[in-house]
Amino acid sequence: MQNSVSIRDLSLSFGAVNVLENLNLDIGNGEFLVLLGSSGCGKSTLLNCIAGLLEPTGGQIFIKDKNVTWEEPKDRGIGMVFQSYALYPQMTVEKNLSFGLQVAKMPKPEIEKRIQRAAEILQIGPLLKRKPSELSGGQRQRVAIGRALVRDVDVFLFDEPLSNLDAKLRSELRVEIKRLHQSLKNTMIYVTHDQIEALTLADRIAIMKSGVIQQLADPNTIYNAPKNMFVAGFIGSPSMTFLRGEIVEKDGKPVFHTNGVDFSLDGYSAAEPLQAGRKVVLGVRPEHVKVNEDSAGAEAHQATVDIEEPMGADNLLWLKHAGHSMSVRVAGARRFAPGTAVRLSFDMGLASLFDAGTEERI
Ligand SMILES: Nc1ncnc2c1ncn2[C@@H]1O[C@H](COP(=O)(O)OP(=O)(O)OP(=O)(O)O)[C@@H](O)[C@H]1O
Repeated sequence: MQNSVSIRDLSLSFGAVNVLENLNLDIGNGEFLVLLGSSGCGKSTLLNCIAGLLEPTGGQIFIKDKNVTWEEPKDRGIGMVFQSYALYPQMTVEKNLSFGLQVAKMPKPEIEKRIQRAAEILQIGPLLKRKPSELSGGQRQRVAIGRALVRDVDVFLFDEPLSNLDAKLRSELRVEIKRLHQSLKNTMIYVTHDQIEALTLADRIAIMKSGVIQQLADPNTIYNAPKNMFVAGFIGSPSMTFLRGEIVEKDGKPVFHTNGVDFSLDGYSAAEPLQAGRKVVLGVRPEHVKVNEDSAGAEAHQATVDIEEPMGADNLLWLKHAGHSMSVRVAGARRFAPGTAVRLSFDMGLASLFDAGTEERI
C-alpha cells in the first residue's frame, strides 16, 4: 500500500515538556487510522502537527510523498473537522461551505457543483440557507464535515468530532462517517478517547500513552492480542480482569497458579517458553469465561456471584473467584441471584498472558 501520510522522527516540546519524541508512523492510502488515548497523551498534538497548526521541534511530515513539514495548513491537501465545529456564525451553511473555495478563486459553477454533491452526501440540502445557530449539534457537525468535503482533499483529519453530541446522535454520526469513508475512500486520521469509535471505525488503531504509540494494529488484534497491559486494560468494557500469579510446572506442563488455584494454559500460544517460577499476569475478558451452574462435584474454578448488572441483551456478573473479583458476561436471559455458586471454565486460546515486571505480552 502506498503511504498517504508519513511521519518521520517527529518531536514536539512545549518548553521543557516533550510531548512527542521521535515518533514514526505511516498511514496508507485510503486508510482510516484512529489515534486513541486518554486525555493528555498527545494525540491532538500529533494531529495538529499533521495539519500544520503546530510546528514540530524536530522530524518531518510527508503527505503524498511531499515534504510538508513547513507548509501552510492550506497547502497540505488536508481538511480538518474539529470537536467545536468551527463554523462562521454570521454565514449561512452554503456560505460556510463555499467561503474557502471563493477565497481560492474557484469558478462559481464548480463551487456550486461541489456544494450540491456535499449536501447530497451529508443530507444537508434543506439546511443550506440557515445559519449555524439555527442548527442542532449533529447538523453543525455535518456542515463542518461538508466544509472539508468540498475542498476535495487527500486527507481528512478529525479531532474528536463527536464528543459534543449526545449518545444517540454520536452513534448515528459514527455510522455516517464510516459510510463516508466507504464511499470516498480518502485517507482519514481520527483522534478520539472513545474506544467504541476506535474499534468501529478504524482500519488500524494507534493507541497512545505519554506521546508514545503502544500498539499499531487492526482492531481485532488490538482487542484479542494486546501488546501490553496498558493496551489490554484500555480497550474493552468492562475491562479485562488481571490475575496476578506465577507459572508452575504440573505433569511436565506449565500452568498458571494464583491463590491456590491452577489454570491450565492449554490452547494459549505463548511467544516464548513459559519457565516455572516466572511472575506473570493472566488477562481474561468478560465474554471469554463460561459460567456453569452445576457447581456440584466440580473441583477447580468455583466462584460466587457477588453482583449482577442486567444490561438487556447481556447480563454482567461480578464474581468472586480465588480471592479475585472478576467480571463475566453472559446472555441477558441468564439471571443469577447474588450468592449463587457457579463453576467457571476459561478459553485459554482467547486469554492474554503478560510478564508481571515488564507488563509486555508473552
Ligand atoms: N500549548 C501548550 N502548552 C503547553 N503544554 C501543552 C500545550 N498544548 C498541550 N500541552 C500538553 O501536551 C500534552 C498533550 O496534549 P494533547 O492535547 O495533545 O493531548 P490529547 O491526548 O489530545 O488530550 P485531549 O484529549 O485532552 O485533547 C498534555 O500534557 C498537555 O498538557
